[in-house]
Amino acid sequence: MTRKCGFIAVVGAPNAGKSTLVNALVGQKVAITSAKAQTTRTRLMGIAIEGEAQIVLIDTPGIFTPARRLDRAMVAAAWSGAEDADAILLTVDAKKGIDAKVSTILDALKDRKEPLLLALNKVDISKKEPLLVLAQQINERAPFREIHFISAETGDGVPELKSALAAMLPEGDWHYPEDEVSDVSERLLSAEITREQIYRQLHAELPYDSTVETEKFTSRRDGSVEIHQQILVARDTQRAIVLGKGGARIRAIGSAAREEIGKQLGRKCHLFLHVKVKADWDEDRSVYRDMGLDWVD
Ligand SMILES: Nc1nc2c(ncn2[C@@H]2O[C@H](COP(=O)(O)OP(=O)(O)OP(=O)(O)O)[C@@H](O)[C@H]2O)c(=O)[nH]1
Repeated sequence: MTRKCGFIAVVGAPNAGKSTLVNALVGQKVAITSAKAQTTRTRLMGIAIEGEAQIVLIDTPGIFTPARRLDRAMVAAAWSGAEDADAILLTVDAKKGIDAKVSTILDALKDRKEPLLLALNKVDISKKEPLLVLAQQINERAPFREIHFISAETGDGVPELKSALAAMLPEGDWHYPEDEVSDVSERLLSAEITREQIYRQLHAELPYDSTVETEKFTSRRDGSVEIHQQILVARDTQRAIVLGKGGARIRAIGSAAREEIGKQLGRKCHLFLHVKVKADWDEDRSVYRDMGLDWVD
């Protein structure tokens, strides 16, 4: 059988259940469900396999209700994350229906060229009849190719959605080797967790000017994992901020990230962090690969 591979951009209002759905599609916990910094970077959420198809699920962050012109421009920039996607999957909390946030997203979706899929989520806590009305109302706002009624929490409707996503992908080689799928996810997830800690602990001082690169990711015989990550910053002053007084900040970042990575991977984690100044890190191909991004010439 011919192999297929492609990208699905997962969009939706906060709390719609995007991360829960990605975890259900992938079949393991890969997406970070906690609050995340608003950044226009495309983020790999997870890789799902359906028969011969490899479904790469990507996050399209930065979708919020834009009031000012500047905010609207930011939202437009965030949408560029979906530019290379083979399809866009909108997740809507069926219990909430079309609120202001969903309405904004629908306006942004209606003229897009990619095929649209709708997942009406949380059917386990929604009444049946209003669901059909809601599906119809949403479809009047943007042309959805398919509508799926699902519960990301119970798994209801998820297998059907998964095969619908697979059917939309183009033929082609897999982007990630089969046996490395979970490793790739774990590598990326671990780097994301550290990046999240950097944002969380240094938010005001280090806005989006850093990235985390994985240098080494190996399993030890005792089942634990050893991870070496490099935090790349653009300037010396930023390096000093990440390190903190006497290295206090980097230790705090490391210990919080280590705990979270251990919890997410379900095994003990040995985490080693290095901070490196690299003025042009955003021009480096390997950094992009490490963030799960495609290099764009
Ligand atoms: N009852 C029910 N709850 C769900 C379902 N899917 C997600 N939830 C809950 O809804 C909440 C939000 O889910 P998330 O997956 O974190 O939502 P998200 O869209 O990724 O949220 P952000 O990260 O804020 O964008 C969590 O408390 C989930 O447990 C579902 O199908 N049924």
